[in-house]
Amino acid sequence: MDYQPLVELVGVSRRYSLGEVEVEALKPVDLKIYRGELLAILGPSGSGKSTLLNLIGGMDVPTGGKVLFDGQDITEFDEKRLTLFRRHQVGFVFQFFNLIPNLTARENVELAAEIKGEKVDGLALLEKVGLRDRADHFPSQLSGGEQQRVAIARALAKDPEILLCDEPTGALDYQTGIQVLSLLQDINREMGKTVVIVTHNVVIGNMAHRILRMRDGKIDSIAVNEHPVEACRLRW
Ligand SMILES: Nc1ncnc2c1ncn2[C@@H]1O[C@H](COP(=O)(O)OP(=O)(O)OP(=O)(O)O)[C@@H](O)[C@H]1O
Repeated sequence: MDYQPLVELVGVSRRYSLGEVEVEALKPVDLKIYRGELLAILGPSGSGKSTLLNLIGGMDVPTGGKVLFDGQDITEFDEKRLTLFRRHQVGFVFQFFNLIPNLTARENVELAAEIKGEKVDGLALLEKVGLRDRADHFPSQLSGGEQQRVAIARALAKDPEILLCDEPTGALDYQTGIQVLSLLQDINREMGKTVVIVTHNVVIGNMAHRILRMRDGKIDSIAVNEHPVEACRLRW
């Protein structure tokens, strides 16, 4: 990992208005995410983890502050440019996979690249996640862990600079969760992708280079983990 920031948040905040009520989901935060790092974002429910992740990936727009991605201020982008940014530069992995049910695993992967206007070898990507032999299966014919691996292959199809994962193991059992985390660790190490994992599970922090803890819409602490462990050694 080098210490060049890929993403930099400067005084970023997010407030939601629900009629009369204002919710301060994120109080002003400063954060740098470095190229090639694996960052874990931990914190209790409602502490602002997903809000932070969505702002990093251009899925949401802050009410204050700037988000610099590769030096460009994405908060200045209009809707069209922001869509292109998300399409080209960010890979998302969600808790419930969000695969298209009537497309096969291979089609789900290849569609992601087509939206970007490119062609990819879906089989090669499925091979990378250990699922080449399930390429012609539909999501309903795959286990949760397999669906999540297809979702990760789909995120990689865009060749993004960063992979943003919101509770990627939240819907999986322990063994399957570990497999998915190992895959994310390999992608970080072998492909050099910057990976951010939002989770409730504090144990997952042990595989990260840095551990960020959220509390009440603020960054409570950021700790460097000098000795990230192999995901396959995590126990909970
Ligand atoms: N679209 C929205 N409209 C109104 N309030 C919102 C919205 N999104 C989030 N919030 C509020 O902002 C706060 C932070 O939510 P957020 O989803 O970021 O927390 P979280 O740490 O990811 O929680 P969880 O672990 O339960 O997913 C919560 O109080 C939530 O209710």
